[in-house]
Amino acid sequence: MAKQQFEAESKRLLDMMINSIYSKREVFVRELISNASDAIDKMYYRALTDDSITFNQSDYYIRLSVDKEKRQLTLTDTGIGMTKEELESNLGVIAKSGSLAFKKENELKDGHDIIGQFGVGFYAAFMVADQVTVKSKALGEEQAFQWFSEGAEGFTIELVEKDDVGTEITLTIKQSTDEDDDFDQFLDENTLQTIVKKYSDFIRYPIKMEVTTEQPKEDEEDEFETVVEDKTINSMVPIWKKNKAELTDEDYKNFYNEKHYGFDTPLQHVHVSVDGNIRYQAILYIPETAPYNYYSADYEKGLELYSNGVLIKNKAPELLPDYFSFVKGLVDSEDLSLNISREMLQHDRQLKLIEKNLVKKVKQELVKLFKGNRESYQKFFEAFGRQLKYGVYSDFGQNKDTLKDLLLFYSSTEEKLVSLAEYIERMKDDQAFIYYATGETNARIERLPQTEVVRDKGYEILYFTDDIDEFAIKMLTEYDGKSFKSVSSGDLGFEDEEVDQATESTEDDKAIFDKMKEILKGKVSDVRVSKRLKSHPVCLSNEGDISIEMEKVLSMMPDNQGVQAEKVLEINTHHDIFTALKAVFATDEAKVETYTNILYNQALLIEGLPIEDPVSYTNDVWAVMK
Ligand SMILES: Nc1ncnc2c1ncn2[C@@H]1O[C@H](COP(=O)(O)OP(=O)(O)OP(=O)(O)O)[C@@H](O)[C@H]1O
Repeated sequence: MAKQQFEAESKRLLDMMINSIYSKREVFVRELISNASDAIDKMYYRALTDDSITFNQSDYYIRLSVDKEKRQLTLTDTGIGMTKEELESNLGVIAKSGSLAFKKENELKDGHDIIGQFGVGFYAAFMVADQVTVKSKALGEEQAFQWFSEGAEGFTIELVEKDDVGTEITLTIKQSTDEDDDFDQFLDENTLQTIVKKYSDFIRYPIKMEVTTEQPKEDEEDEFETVVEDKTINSMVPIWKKNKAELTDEDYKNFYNEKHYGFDTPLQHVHVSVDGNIRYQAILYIPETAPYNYYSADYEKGLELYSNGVLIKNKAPELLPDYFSFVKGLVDSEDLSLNISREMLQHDRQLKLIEKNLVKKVKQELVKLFKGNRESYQKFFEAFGRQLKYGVYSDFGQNKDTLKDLLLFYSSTEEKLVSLAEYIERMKDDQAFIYYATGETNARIERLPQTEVVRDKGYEILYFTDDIDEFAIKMLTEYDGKSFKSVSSGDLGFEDEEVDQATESTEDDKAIFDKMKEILKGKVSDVRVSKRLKSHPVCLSNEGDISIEMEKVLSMMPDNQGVQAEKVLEINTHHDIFTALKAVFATDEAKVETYTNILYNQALLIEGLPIEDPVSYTNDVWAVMK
């Protein structure tokens, strides 16, 4: 029989599995049971929605059986099965989701990383077995097929006899080499029971196993007999239907991993049980790290949706607004119809109600996390804060009130992320605005000349380093009655007599500014004396609604419409450079143009804006150096 090759990616992963030194090899049981349970879910759903299929609750189960002599562990399920083509494509190709492709070549060396990050499903079997046989008969098919593989060399598929629909996976367990490589444990009933209890207790179908025990003989004291019992080894009650008081953090964490919601440790979970107009239970998780594709169009938000314990949708996006798209988990409602179609789902009033309530719950959890464990909240915010800021900005700001208390920004005085409420609390008595500065990094903002005078007043400045920050704040307009003000805005919003006197322009100064304005026509709307500069000779400020930072962001958009900020070139009249400028203005008017262009270009550079003509700029600099 011809051997078929695995796809290249799959082969590499398989190699890793075979040679795995992953300490938690036992998770292969969880992976196979989870696949079996998914397959039964599909079958169950079909039986409930298709009258031609009769079903019995007792028809659905997963069975583990052990043959110690042959070193075989077999996992049987009564799920929907796989056709020949499905065996070939589902088990011959891995990482359809692209998760593996995402991992760079060099990151693939360590199997632990892959298992830890993505889980590897079916392939985990190769961590403990050197032969894997999958016999399967798909629903509606006459024939059954067998997939067989001894590892990375490839696999074969052939026709076999199998009466019932479903799948049977047989693992020939590796020989134990030493104590550290104890594979025999996976043929031990007690160990298997412990593993199932640990990872798969909440699977809703019975996981059966014949369990051998020594029991006292009836009527005969001190004598024992071997009894083989067919036992269901999981409790079968889905975790969300259990009483919260009975569950530990560990249970919720295991469930998160079992469900593959993520391979991190969730920062927070919430278990909701509502008995109102619409009854439902939900378990929601706030992850610690963003999935690799979170900020891309590939990411699909949504919660699992169950109708009274039956999975009807893997990802129901209508249960989560975009700004909370990082939330993982499930909703189960006995009031939802099983036959709910996609279109209906979108318009379902019941789902809207659930969504509204979940938003409230998630917000409460986040506030609780912020107040109770700032470090964790900060981790959360570093991963998902950008999404919250998008949330403030999008939909014409209609969700800003829900989100404004969840925002954090880096503070110049506290040197850490702070909330807006904290900023307000610290505001000086004479301070009317919430000041912010924009730039690429905190370090660059720190050095911006425009921040000098605000800093000198002792006012705290929030640093905006995300593209979305200023857009979000413009949408928010105010917090607790205080408006936001950029340190680069034309009017800084405070009077300072000393500064005013010191920066009064003389008639001579005005003549220089007029000349400079003429030279920079079309580039700046004004040239004027600066009230904010201390140690720097020049800077740009802006007037109007579009800031310089916003201009930068907008210019990178695909549909860039050339929107420009109204820029003002500010001159520090106490600086030596201005004295030099005055001198050439009096003696060598031609040089004024060179000086002006240099100063303008330097102001652009400080802002992180491109210079229009770098060659003529460098020529200008060389000219004055000569
Ligand atoms: N017992 C089974 N019955 C029916 N189909 C199965 C069974 N086991 C695996 N499959 C099919 O093989 C596919 C691949 O399984 P695998 O465990 O590798 O990945 P997955 O379950 O899709 O992803 P993940 O395990 O990362 O959630 C499954 O999606 C499913 O279609």
